[in-house]
Amino acid sequence: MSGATLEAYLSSRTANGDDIGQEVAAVIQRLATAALVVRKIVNQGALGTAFNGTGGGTNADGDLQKDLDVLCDELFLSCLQEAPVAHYASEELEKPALLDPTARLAVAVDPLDGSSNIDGNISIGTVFSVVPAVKGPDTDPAQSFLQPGNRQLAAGFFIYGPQTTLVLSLGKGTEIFIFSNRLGCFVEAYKSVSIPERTSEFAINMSNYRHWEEAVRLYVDDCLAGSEGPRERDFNMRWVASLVAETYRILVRGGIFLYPADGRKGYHQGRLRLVYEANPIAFVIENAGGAATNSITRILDLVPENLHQRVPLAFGSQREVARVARYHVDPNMIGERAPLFGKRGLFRA
Ligand SMILES: O=P(O)(O)OC[C@H]1O[C@](O)(COP(=O)(O)O)[C@@H](O)[C@@H]1O
Ligand SMILES: [Mg+2]
Ligand SMILES: [Mg+2]
Repeated sequence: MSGATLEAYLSSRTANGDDIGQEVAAVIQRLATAALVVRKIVNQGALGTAFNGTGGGTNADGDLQKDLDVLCDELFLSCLQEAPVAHYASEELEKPALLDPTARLAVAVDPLDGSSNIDGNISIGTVFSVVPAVKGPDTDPAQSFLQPGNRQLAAGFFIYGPQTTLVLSLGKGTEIFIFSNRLGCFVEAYKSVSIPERTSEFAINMSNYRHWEEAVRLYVDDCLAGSEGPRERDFNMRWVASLVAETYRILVRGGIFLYPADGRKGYHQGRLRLVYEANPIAFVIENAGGAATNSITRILDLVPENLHQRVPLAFGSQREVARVARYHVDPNMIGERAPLFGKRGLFRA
């Protein structure tokens, strides 16, 4: 690896003396410090036995927490206590924590993403979103996190996988840093990642097929029909069940990810959280030339109604995300599916 270190990259991006930029840079450095502690824990082994015991409780969403989730939450919170952060919100906390009341930033974190993969030795990660803190004498810290995602100043995620990786966007472009054992720090590996506009790879949990609405089923049916169907080309499928790993793959080789709403109890707005997952992922994806929607509307324009709100999520290569929206809004995509669809230009991407 020969790219800039994370530190050098951050100082080059704040070289114009932009104060808030320097504060954001300080936050990213603290997040990186916490991530390296998580990396150590993850690398020490036997996570299933050590962290998957009976100590886990239930988080604000009612998910069963594993101990590593809670430990990561505590770690990120304590690292951010030494950063210019006023409010800290976490998937694992019911309410945001108040840190430095004089600071201008707020940070939302999914401390451990992909937690069902912990004991499977499959990539897991931490997702983060940095926003301007909303403050006032009687303002609830939660207000900081109820801003639309288009107000994010920075967002990204760490992956604890074969490589420890940081994917980061400060707004213009998305960069990928990999932890270098030799240098003992994150080093830039991919500059300004660009997601291919067109793709033939989709990611969705197919076991939920019967619970999806028709638009999603038809979209997937058409991918599965491959070269004999309306898409006239074969598609490949991936499902890691780890949002961070899935996003990374899409950043480096394109694709589309879907976690739609479905008919199961608790899944009527999908599974993923707007504040902790969809917003930061959408920020990173858009800044790499991709798109992210709730199937129809741009994620970054949604105004969160509550901290732990879930949202259907579709993101990745632009043309494919736009196509998913057409299945939801254009009756031609659903109503006029003739047996000869393969001959019709209408359905071609
Ligand atoms: O097990 P499912 O329903 O396929 O869901 C997998 C999805 O859930 C998540 O694990 C949710 O995140 P958490 O692990 O932070 O709860 C995503 O990483 C992943 O995309
Ligand atoms: Mg998650
Ligand atoms: Mg989580």
